[in-house]
Amino acid sequence: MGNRSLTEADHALLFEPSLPTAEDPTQTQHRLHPFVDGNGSGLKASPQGQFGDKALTSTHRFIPSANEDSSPRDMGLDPSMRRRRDEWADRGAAKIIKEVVDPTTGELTKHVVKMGIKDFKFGEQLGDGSYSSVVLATARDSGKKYAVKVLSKEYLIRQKKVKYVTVEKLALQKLNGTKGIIRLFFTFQDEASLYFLLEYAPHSDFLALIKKYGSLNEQCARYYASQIIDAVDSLHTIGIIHRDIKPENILLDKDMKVKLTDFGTAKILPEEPSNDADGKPYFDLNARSKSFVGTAEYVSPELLNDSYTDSRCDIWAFGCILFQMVAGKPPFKASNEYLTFQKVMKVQYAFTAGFPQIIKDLVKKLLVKEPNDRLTIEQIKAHIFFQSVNFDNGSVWDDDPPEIQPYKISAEALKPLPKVPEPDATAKLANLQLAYNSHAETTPQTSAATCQDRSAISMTAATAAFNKDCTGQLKSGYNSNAFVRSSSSSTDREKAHKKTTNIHASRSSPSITSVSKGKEPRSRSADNFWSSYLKNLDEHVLLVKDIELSVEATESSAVDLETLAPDYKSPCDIDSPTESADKFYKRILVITNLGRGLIFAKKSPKMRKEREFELQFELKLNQVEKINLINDQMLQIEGPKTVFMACKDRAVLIEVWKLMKSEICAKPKVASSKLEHKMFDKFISQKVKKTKGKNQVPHVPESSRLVNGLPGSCMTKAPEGGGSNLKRPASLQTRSSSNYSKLLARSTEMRKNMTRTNEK
Ligand SMILES: Nc1ncnc2c1ncn2[C@@H]1O[C@H](COP(=O)(O)OP(=O)(O)OP(=O)(O)O)[C@@H](O)[C@H]1O
Repeated sequence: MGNRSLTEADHALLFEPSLPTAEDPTQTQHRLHPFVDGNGSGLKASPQGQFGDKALTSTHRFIPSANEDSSPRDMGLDPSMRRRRDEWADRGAAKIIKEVVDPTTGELTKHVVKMGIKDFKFGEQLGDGSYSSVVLATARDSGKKYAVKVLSKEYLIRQKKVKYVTVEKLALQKLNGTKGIIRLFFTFQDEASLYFLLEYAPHSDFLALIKKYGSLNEQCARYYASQIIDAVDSLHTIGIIHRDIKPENILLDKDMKVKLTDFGTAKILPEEPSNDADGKPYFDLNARSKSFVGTAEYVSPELLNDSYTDSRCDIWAFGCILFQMVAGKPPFKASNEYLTFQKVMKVQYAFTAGFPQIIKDLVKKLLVKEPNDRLTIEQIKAHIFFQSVNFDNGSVWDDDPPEIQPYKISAEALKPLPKVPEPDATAKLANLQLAYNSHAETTPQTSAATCQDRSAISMTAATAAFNKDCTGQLKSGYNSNAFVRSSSSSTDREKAHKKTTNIHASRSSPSITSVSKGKEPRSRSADNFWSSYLKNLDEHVLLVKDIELSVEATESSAVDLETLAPDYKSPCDIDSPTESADKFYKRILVITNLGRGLIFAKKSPKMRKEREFELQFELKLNQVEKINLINDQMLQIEGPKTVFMACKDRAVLIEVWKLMKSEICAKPKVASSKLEHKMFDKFISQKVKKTKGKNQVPHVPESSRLVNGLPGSCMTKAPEGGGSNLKRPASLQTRSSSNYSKLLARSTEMRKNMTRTNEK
């Protein structure tokens, strides 16, 4: 253990045993009081933070063994060592003032008692940190359970971490008794180690909770987020910045309530002269600190960009955790710390599909690069997400936790936030809605074109609505005038009508390709047609296809999703399925001329509980009754049952929306988009013929992406002669093309059935 190398001077650098600063609620008969407060100042901490610093192994520390008892230990010790141990038992013990009430007289008497390692039975290891181990300890006298953080003196000195221990102790002493902060009862030491006797949090930490459930629903997120932010508020009020808030450092106590821990890298602010009349302590929470501390995924951009932090780093971390509660993963995560830092510096993160609007709005206002623009704690507490929470009457801490449930997408969660738009726009929206409703009421049996027109109006409105963010600001790059125009003038309505009728016409005739740019390709071969089609159209849905990919048992769904839908981000990062994908998913493929495939899956009874929310989609075009554009990532499709369809790309979503709308409008006729389907199938079958024997299956070519101005698209030219350099998706590469032909035949059969149903 190397503890012999410690000199008296070393011991002196480390803190003296001390007593707590607040009452132990678990002690009914006697209370523990502060006695001595040692301070280990004098050593400088390493300027480097604790990134990747998990180097301390248990060999560096003395971890008391389970049920350690003094007698067996004595047996192997030589007399000098035994003497030294006994010396330390006395010297290193905490001095506790015990208040004992005499049961007969009722008189309160105080006794000073010493408590140290011999007073506890040590049990299982609860956790391991960068410079400590935490073990369960049971008080021999009362049987009460504690968590004891054990730190090796030698390691602390060698690694220049003494300052962290001192800070942790000071911070916990200052915070003792504060709601939401783990309690430090007292500290003691022996020759080799320092011990923090902490309140035991039996329900592990918040990371474990999120992992267990995959995510948390809004109610749980609200409950825990309100406790976390309230605890952070308390810290800041006391002049302490945590600087390493992360799910692992949020413990859950016996009542499943939040307890912040690990104050080793905290900043204790000096008290500034107060200007307040009531003389309340004042702390400059915006005072900059240069220490590089924290954890990669939760570190704030100002520390990486400008090498400073202040109290607003805790707000940033809170934003990351709030995101994680719903998404199940932190917003900034990459394969290594360097890449994670890159993402943080650029504030590059994406909401998972179906992320509830209300939390999204809050997260957006927290994960803001410029700390001055981040919400303050006061503003966070006033955010609409916490509307039902009373931060003033203690209910945040008194209320029992809700039943823990993972987040599930719901129409309610996806509704745009109530906003206060300019009065003008509100009136216009109301007018538009009115026009739409009355139109719907007076024309129950509408022609396809009229219906399409109606769709166009509604879609324009919806588009305009989601072009606005929750604060009523228009998102840059999108023009809301379309909305204003369509609702304000009849001439414009006519224009809109014409435009959509054109689109509709385009779907029902081979001149479909001329719609977007007015060019009309006259290619004879399907390939040429395809090529021109791709060249001349903006992103367009070509096929919505029900596919059943017999994924090999070993293949993970992540591979599938990535290969088949390279641009589609899975709503919840299906990166570690425990069972093979085909057990869970049935797929619907939406192919666009950008080569995107969107895979949606149906919940299967075998699906693990925590994954349920990801997948709730089954689409049969001919069954679709109604389709609503909920926001820029989500469609609500009503048919035999209501399903949601998520897609990150607005343009694709709108195209799917249009396609479905046209299907609905075309009922009971044969859907106009059948032509496209046929063309697509013809194209595919030709490719299958060509590639037969080469084990190649055609796929909508990546190289054919040519959309103009669509976000995230690339500007590569379509290959001459269509998809001559088509690549087979990796996930299909192990399957023969005859399998693919079977799929094709299935899909054709399916379409025939669909047509038959439509014709009935
Ligand atoms: N009071 C407690 N009750 C139960 N478990 C605890 C308690 N304190 C700590 N733990 C467990 O021990 C782990 C390590 O504790 P802690 O984070 O305080 O150590 P550390 O050395 O400061 O770690 P870090 O590497 O985060 O700095 C925690 O993640 C938790 O699982």
